[in-house]
Amino acid sequence: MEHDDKTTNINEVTIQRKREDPIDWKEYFMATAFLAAKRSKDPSCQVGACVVSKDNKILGIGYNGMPIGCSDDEFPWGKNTPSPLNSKFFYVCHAEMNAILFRNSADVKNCTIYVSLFPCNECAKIIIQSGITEVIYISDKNAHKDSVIASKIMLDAAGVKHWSYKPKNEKIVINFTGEA
Ligand SMILES: Nc1ccn([C@H]2C[C@H](O)[C@@H](COP(=O)(O)O)O2)c(=O)n1
Ligand SMILES: [Zn+2]
Repeated sequence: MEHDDKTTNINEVTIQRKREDPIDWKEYFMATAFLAAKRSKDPSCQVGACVVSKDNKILGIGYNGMPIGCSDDEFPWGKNTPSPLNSKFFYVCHAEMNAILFRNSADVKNCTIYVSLFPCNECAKIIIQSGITEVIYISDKNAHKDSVIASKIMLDAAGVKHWSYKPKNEKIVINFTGEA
């Protein structure tokens, strides 16, 4: 009986084997965080986060945006304005906060959070208090900022692991026609 690299022979029956090149779990969860970031209305920085359990279930997804009831069209998206009341910073909810608050499970203890950008100090507190024990991130572009230095001090003190994910693929293309 002939067989090729896609089929195999068991008990004289030819069966098709599985695909060998699907994206792996980490790529999948990080890509989910990046996809969520695409929902952000922030003109200068879009961040996404995805909370995942030890058994690879997605428990929460979030992106940075205005709080419920605070209109995206009325609240400010600028920065460096004369009054901080006219900048986004007092108002915007960070991706990590939204992913944790809007989780679909009571408990996120011992979970991992995938984030496109390293969490700030405020999000580090929420991560720690929620029981998440691992942060996997792509960008650490704000590493020089006190908010990120404080974040790392707290995550380290609380024993929350954090490490930078180096994607295998620079891009994952989604084709809505369903063709590979
Ligand atoms: N880990 C992070 C870091 C930042 N954000 C949000 C908060 C703002 O909407 C934006 C940062 O704005 P920038 O100072 O770069 O103009 O990103 C977040 O959700 N999670
Ligand atoms: Zn934050």
